[in-house]
Amino acid sequence: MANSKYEYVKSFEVEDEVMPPNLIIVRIEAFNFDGFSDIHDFEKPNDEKALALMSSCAAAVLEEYPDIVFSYGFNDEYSFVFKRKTKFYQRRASKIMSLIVSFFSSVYATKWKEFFPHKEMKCPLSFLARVLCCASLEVLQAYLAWRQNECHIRNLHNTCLWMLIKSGKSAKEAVEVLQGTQKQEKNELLFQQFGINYRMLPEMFRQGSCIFMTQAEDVVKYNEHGVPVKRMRRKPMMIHDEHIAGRNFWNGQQYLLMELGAFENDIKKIKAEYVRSFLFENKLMPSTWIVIRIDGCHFHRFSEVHEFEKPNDQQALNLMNSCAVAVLEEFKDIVFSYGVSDEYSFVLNKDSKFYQRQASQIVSVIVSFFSSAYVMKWKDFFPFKELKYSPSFDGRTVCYPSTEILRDYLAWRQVDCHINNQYNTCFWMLVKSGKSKSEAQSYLKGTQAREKNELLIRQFNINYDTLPEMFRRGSSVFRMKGEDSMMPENGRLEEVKQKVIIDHSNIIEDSFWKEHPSILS
Ligand SMILES: Nc1nc2c(ncn2[C@@H]2O[C@H](COP(=O)(O)OP(=O)(O)OP(=O)(O)O)[C@@H](O)[C@H]2O)c(=O)[nH]1
Ligand SMILES: [Mg+2]
Ligand SMILES: [Mg+2]
Repeated sequence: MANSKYEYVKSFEVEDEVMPPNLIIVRIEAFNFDGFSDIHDFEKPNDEKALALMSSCAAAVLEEYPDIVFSYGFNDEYSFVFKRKTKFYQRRASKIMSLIVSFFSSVYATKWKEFFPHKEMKCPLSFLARVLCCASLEVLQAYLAWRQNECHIRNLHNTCLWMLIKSGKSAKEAVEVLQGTQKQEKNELLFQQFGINYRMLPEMFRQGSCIFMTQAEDVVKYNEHGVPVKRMRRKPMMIHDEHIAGRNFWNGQQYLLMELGAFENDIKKIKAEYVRSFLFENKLMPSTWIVIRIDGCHFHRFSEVHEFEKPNDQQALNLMNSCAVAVLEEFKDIVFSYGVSDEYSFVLNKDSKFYQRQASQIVSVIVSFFSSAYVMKWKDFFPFKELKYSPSFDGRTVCYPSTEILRDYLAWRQVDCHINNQYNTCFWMLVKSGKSKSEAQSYLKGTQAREKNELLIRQFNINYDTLPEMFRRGSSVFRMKGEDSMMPENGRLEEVKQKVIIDHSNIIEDSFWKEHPSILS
């Protein structure tokens, strides 16, 4: 379709391919899980149902993305390891990471009622995610050893902490008791004070869970004689093992040997420089506007399956807008957002210190919050339509060095909205009037905006300019300062009352920005 003069803003997008032979891991970890587990009365220190839900989501990720061959998780985190030769989305880090964290969050919200049928999910759960590159199998081995060690340390600590709290100590007292204690002392405390042999606690708590795909025989149907017809099918399998980074465990799994390779030695000590590399995070350039753009994955199919109205489904767009409102209410650093079709762009202030400007944290927390909200709000917008599968969104960050370029970015998106909507309106009117899709396509080929408008008027008596603003211009979501927001009370500046609103103005022209000078100030 036609280009616009704003399209140059695409050149600010940076490449982030993970070069071979690096192995790719994506680790996700719930954001503010303590708060979430308090709100939902999870059992402490381990809630079996919550853990089972996490594992079930991880298994869904493995089924959805065949390039992931192994995953390991405990508590509120999961790591996903890709096969050595993966070409998944050209190995683009942000794309891969955002899709996985989005899908995981969306599945979490979808499956919630399966695991907690009598408990409502009260708020979206978002996850922080990052991509880790392992230059060799040895580094991957160190990574797994590191995470499993972390699982052990945290679980031992939490088990002690919660036994102390349950026995009457305050949280502060319990922390003091445990301060500086070593593993051995914690084991003894559990045994002597509470009669608990730590080694007898469930493996899932102590060792975490591994999930990987295996070939299993499945009954697909029964033939006319009632004999089962079986097929081999990939199936996720969960196992627990004390040393997932040990040769014994790893080299015993044919599938892992084939896709990743064998571990040569057992690890005695995890190298500090490896751990440092696992913790490293890229930061975005200071004093630049940050845009996080998310886009529905395969929404062409998603909208077909859910029978969205063509070319615009009012409710589907309202749902997107409602999720954007929730995002702005949750993350105060976002000053503006603009959405059209299956995408949304969120703008962070130039001087924002949101997640220390760490790109993957910023993208993941926003895209996963959005995905979770999308699933949770679905029934509010489609009370009579079942959500047939969990949707996912990809996300990326782009930095723009000036307000002018940021505005060109937003203009680019709105011009895109206009061009697509005008084309789609004509296309679907032609199809609805009896033309085949390819006839409609060739009919519109090379036509200019004016010709399309004339076509709509002449053939269908539609004045394009009277179609709903939301379809023609997309939606902006931002905070509107309240009337009395500037009144200092008792000499102190009270928290400014701000309402998040949805608007369908022209954001290309200056007038919108003059009317709302505070947004980009
Ligand atoms: N019927 C209908 N379809 C919509 C609506 N909004 C978005 N879509 C569909 O979603 C697609 C979004 O375009 P893209 O994001 O470029 O395509 P995609 O299928 O999501 O593919 P990727 O983004 O590359 O994964 C459109 O082409 C439509 O098919 C809607 O309101 N109604
Ligand atoms: Mg899309
Ligand atoms: Mg799109």
